[in-house]
Amino acid sequence: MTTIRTVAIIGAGQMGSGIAQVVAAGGYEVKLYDIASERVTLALGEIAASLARRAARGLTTEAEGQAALQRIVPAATLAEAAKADLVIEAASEDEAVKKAVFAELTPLLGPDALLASNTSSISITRLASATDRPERFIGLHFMKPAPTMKLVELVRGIATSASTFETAVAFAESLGKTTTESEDFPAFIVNRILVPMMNEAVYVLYEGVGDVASIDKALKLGANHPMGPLELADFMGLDVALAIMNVLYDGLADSKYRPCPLLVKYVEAGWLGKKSGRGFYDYSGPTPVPTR
Ligand SMILES: CC(=O)CC(=O)SCCNC(=O)CCNC(=O)[C@H](O)C(C)(C)COP(=O)(O)OP(=O)(O)OC[C@H]1O[C@@H](n2cnc3c(N)ncnc32)[C@H](O)[C@@H]1OP(=O)(O)O
Ligand SMILES: NC(=O)C1=CN([C@@H]2O[C@H](COP(=O)(O)OP(=O)(O)OC[C@H]3O[C@@H](n4cnc5c(N)ncnc54)[C@H](OP(=O)(O)O)[C@@H]3O)[C@@H](O)[C@H]2O)C=CC1
Repeated sequence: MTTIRTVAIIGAGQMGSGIAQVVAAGGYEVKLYDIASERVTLALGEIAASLARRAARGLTTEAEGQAALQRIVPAATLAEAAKADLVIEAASEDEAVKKAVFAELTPLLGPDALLASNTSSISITRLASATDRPERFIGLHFMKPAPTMKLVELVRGIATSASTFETAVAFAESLGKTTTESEDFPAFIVNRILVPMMNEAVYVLYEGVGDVASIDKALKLGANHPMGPLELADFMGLDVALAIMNVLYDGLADSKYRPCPLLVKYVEAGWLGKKSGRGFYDYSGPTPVPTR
């Protein structure tokens, strides 16, 4: 087992910022890096606001929140971020982007550093092959919102060592999370099941079976889902949902994973969901308004 004290997070988007928050709250020193440095500044603001809300809800104290925030340091370069015991990659869901990050990062790492990817769907074995340490590489898949969701899905690549896996389990548990293990197949367990369900909801909309409000109400009240599938797709990011469908479609070569053309069109329009202000809902006002 490797002793972890300092954790670097690469990518300060929706997931990178949430993971940085959870890891800092778990008592680790955190370095946060993004290709766009202003994303790190925004993330620190979001983390501070989230920690304050959690203190107000009695989930933590203000002092604990402040201490967690102090433990997160922006990294200006990848070389700065690389000085860590564990590096968690949470950059965009694009295999070429992730492999380029790992290729640049690998020569900068200490010999014992562990690497993890928060990928939603991409082969851990293939990502590990872009590094010099496939035995010290693992899928560490947090769910959104990372501070709230209980699960971390662990994915071993073909070369991941038992020691790396044990370290990852202990690390996730030290953050108060529960782990589950998935074999390295497209989209693993959670997204293999969840994202095709969301894609089907987009087909139901596309075919005119129901409108946005009816579809979400149906699943919220009819199946006790906390969010309707279209609300959840907006929350996840429609670009992320489409990327996962494409990994399933390409990786499993089965037409049942065909991304709905309406989902493709929304992403092409830049309607990426909550993060871009418009998806299946319009977020420009105080309450989200269905768009169809
Ligand atoms: C894509 C992948 O690779 C894997 C994935 O992550 S798949 C997605 C997995 N996630 C889900 O399925 C989430 C489904 N939704 C839920 O479970 C719940 O609606 C929820 C946990 C998000 C919120 O439940 P809630 O009862 O409102 O919890 P609450 O304690 O009030 O809020 C928890 C956090 O969620 C945030 N939140 C709640 N609803 C939100 C929304 N519609 N949009 C954005 N944030 C929201 C809250 O602001 C809060 O964050 P802070 O701690 O920073 O304040
Ligand atoms: N959204 C979700 O519900 C979940 C997503 N995930 C996974 O987490 C990862 C991140 O997703 P998410 O946070 O939603 O995506 P976001 O688009 O919110 O964040 C990705 C961030 O990575 C940055 N980035 C892109 N290229 C690089 C690079 N070369 N080096 C450093 N940073 C880079 C992006 O910058 P820029 O915008 O400038 O390109 C952006 O700030 C993906 O693998 C996704 O599949 C996992 C669980 C849930």
